[in-house]
Amino acid sequence: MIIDGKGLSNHLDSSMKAEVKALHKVGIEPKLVVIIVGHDPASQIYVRNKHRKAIKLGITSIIERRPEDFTQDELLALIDQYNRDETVHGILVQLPLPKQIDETAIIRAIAIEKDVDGFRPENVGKLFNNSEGYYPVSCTPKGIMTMLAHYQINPKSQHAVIVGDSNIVGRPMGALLLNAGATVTYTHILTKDLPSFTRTADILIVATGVAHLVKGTDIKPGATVIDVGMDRDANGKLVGDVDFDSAKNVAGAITPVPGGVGPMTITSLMQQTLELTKLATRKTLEPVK
Ligand SMILES: NC(=O)C1=CN([C@@H]2O[C@H](COP(=O)(O)OP(=O)(O)OC[C@H]3O[C@@H](n4cnc5c(N)ncnc54)[C@H](OP(=O)(O)O)[C@@H]3O)[C@@H](O)[C@H]2O)C=CC1
Ligand SMILES: Nc1nc(=O)c2c([nH]1)NC[C@@H]1CN(c3ccc(C(=O)N[C@@H](CCC(=O)O)C(=O)O)cc3)C=[N+]21
Ligand SMILES: [Mg+2]
Repeated sequence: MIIDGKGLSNHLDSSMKAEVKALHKVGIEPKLVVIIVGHDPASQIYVRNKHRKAIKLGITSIIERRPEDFTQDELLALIDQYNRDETVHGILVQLPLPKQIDETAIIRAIAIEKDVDGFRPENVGKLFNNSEGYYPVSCTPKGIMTMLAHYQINPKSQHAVIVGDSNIVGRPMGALLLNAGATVTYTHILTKDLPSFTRTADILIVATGVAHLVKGTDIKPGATVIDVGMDRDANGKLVGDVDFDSAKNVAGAITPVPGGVGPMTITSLMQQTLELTKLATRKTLEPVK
């Protein structure tokens, strides 16, 4: 089975559209600001596609593009401007950032109520504590959970193996799966004999940025394979971290690239923009007594 992330993402648009419409009716305009410094290729795809989706849903999206040599102080000033802007509900700074900028300092500069990526340590901490209540969570892992739920792939008591340990994908993905009752194995660059781990996965998540790292022979027959990678092959074609052609015959369910995880990341971003908008405007939304 091919998991159709793009189709699911489009399917989820109608309820979000209705929600945006209802907010507009009471004078609330959900607004997201995306800041992109430099020219990371995966970020370029993301910025283009999420702007399109925002327009489709009626969410106001502002894109701030800055050159590769933009300084940390300039970026902090730009974030501060939007932290103070009450018409803005979400701020997303594209990662990775150029080397002169300290990512940790930038993430911490985003106002907590506008942390639409869920990257601030307070939100990451809540995720790892499996805290109750609403808090934003990294969009890619969140979108993957939505996709698994929709396809009735329940992680409970399953062995989930995560390949890649980034703060954006691998680590929060493991936490979400653990919170959902999976047995989670994290693997990373220092892991010895990676295939010996991937072959034991009921649910395999691959997020490394290494084109075609995982082949069909590295997968347990029937497993669910989630490919996060946005890589280029030798011909410049967009491919994933999984060799789709050999993997699709072994996996029980698999996400394609493109058309799998990417669109669901964008859906999560739009959902979280709406959640943060509602939290920020709660008083306006309460019925007058
Ligand atoms: N579709 C989507 O929505 C999204 C796609 N992406 C794409 O997913 C990929 C991963 O992104 P991201 O997690 O942000 O990337 P990062 O580069 O931040 O993290 C990748 C991680 O994988 C590790 N790694 C690299 N090679 C191996 C290996 N051979 N075995 C095990 N671990 C390895 C890296 O280790 P080390 O740090 O030592 O290099 C690193 O920790 C990229 O292609 C990116 O473009 C990312 C986010 C969203
Ligand atoms: N702060 C931050 N948060 C992120 O979540 C983040 C980031 N920085 N930096 C870059 C990565 C990458 N990323 C993608 C999301 C969607 C697609 C996407 O739309 N993919 C389509 C591509 C289709 C096409 O080719 O247009 C698909 O897979 O079908 C791609 C990449 C989010 N990331
Ligand atoms: Mg790294």
